[in-house]
Amino acid sequence: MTVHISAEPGQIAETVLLPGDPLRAEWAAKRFLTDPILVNRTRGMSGYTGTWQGQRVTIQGSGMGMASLSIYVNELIRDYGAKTIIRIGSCGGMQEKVGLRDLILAMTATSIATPSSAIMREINFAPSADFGLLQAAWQAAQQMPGAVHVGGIYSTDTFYDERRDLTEQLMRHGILGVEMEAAELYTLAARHGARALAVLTVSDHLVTGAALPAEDRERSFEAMVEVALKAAFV
Ligand SMILES: O=P(O)(O)O[C@H]1O[C@H](CO)[C@@H](O)[C@H]1O
Ligand SMILES: O=c1cc[nH]c(=O)[nH]1
Repeated sequence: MTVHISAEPGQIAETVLLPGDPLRAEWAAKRFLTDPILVNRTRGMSGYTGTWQGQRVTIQGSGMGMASLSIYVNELIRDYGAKTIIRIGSCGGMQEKVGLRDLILAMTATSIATPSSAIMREINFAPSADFGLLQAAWQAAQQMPGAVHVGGIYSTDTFYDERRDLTEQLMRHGILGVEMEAAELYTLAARHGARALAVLTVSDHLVTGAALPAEDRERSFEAMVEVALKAAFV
């Protein structure tokens, strides 16, 4: 047990899928895992462990934002021995070519700052995905009907953004989408020698204003989960 995860030693798999939303963790575990067992309920941040095609997998909520994700990822890696962590999250589209429900595989995650910025001091670290996971996810996504995009995303602390000028610069530089966790996930994985990737589904769009309803954000992300699972076990 850790401060934020009540699982017993051995109850967390080496491969963890990490949605921000704990209800998505529950939905994905029940939809994709065989014999999922609830291993964490501390603070309502559900975590389930089961098997997928015979492989042990944990699906654990991370909460919203890099500060919350940092707590879960530190405990998952340092206390439970997680080795592969794949974020399965929603994001806002930032390019016209990116449509609602499209997948984005985040090759890099730009941010203003992460919880790790304090230890980086003057270094502007470039958080990036594990190449093997990225390549495997790309190959898995080729078998899916929807569109998939690979490139840079933006990890922000503010869902309600007041800096339209920054958003415009990021769009101008080809950033595909915005979410709130991947930059810290990639930084922690680099620090601790784990593999990480963010597989994202576009839930709304900063250019067109289109948006999926909340229920879809929770339940309609099958492709993202399938790609993450296939990438983890190539
Ligand atoms: O759908 P999840 O994984 O929560 O991800 C996105 O949704 C939340 C904001 O609504 C943030 O956590 C953002 O990163
Ligand atoms: O963090 C997020 C998630 C979805 N859409 C956004 O605009 N931001």
